[in-house]
Amino acid sequence: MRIDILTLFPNMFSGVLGESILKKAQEKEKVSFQVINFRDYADNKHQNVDDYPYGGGAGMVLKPQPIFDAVEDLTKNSTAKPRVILLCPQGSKYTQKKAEELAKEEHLIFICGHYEGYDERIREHLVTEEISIGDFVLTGGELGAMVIVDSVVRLLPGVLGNEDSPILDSHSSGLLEHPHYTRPANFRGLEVPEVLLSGNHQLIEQWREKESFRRTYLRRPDLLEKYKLTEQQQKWLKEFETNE
Ligand SMILES: C[S@@+](CC[C@H](N)C(=O)[O-])C[C@H]1O[C@@H](n2cnc3c(N)ncnc32)[C@H](O)[C@@H]1O
Repeated sequence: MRIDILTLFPNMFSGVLGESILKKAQEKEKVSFQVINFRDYADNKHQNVDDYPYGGGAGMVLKPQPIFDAVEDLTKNSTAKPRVILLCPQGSKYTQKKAEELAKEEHLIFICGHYEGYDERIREHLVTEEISIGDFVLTGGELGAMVIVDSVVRLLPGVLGNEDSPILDSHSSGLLEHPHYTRPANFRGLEVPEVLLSGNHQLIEQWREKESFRRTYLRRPDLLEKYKLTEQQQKWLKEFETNE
């Protein structure tokens, strides 16, 4: 996968892209990153990328020219039609489903905004979609792009080791993941559930499925509204409604 990030603050990315899974994914040639300062594309003498809003009002607005030119330049030599994503608190809310969808693409371009926002023509005529990472406002789109890039790249085949499979992660199946325990079996008198020490893989699997369902019921009942319950889960639901 090829990922291009357009930003006014490229240095923000060096830590995130140079560590952990994102670093390993590049070493394994599963992904390549380019972080580009779109100020370099500004066609005016002072390399201004923003200007006052027409009609007056607070804040500066990102001009269309540098961003259009940067995206067109990156698209020119692309083997696949890139998906151009605008980071924006007004966009559709980011989810694991969207991460899975983006992980199938060959080329992603992220545009990180700053200041008051973008000239509307960027939204209307340049981008494929606008994504928000939540109902709050950040100073710029960089942290949002990092969140999306991290969650997408870890889904690319061969990026995570087998022991770290993303399939069981929270939100992948529609439920939250079950609780985990590790050694020691007794920590300050706090014991690990006995079934996990039993060596009986079938019982352990059943316990995990039930605890994953219980956790979702208790913490995120909204997720169950869209979830198609199995017969077993319907029984658990009745049990939880009576006991929890
Ligand atoms: C200060 S914000 C601008 C907010 C804008 N005035 C508004 O009310 O919609 C500057 C930039 O930060 C980024 N940003 C802020 N909040 C975000 C969010 N929740 N998700 C994704 N990007 C965000 C966007 O790139 C945005 O253009």
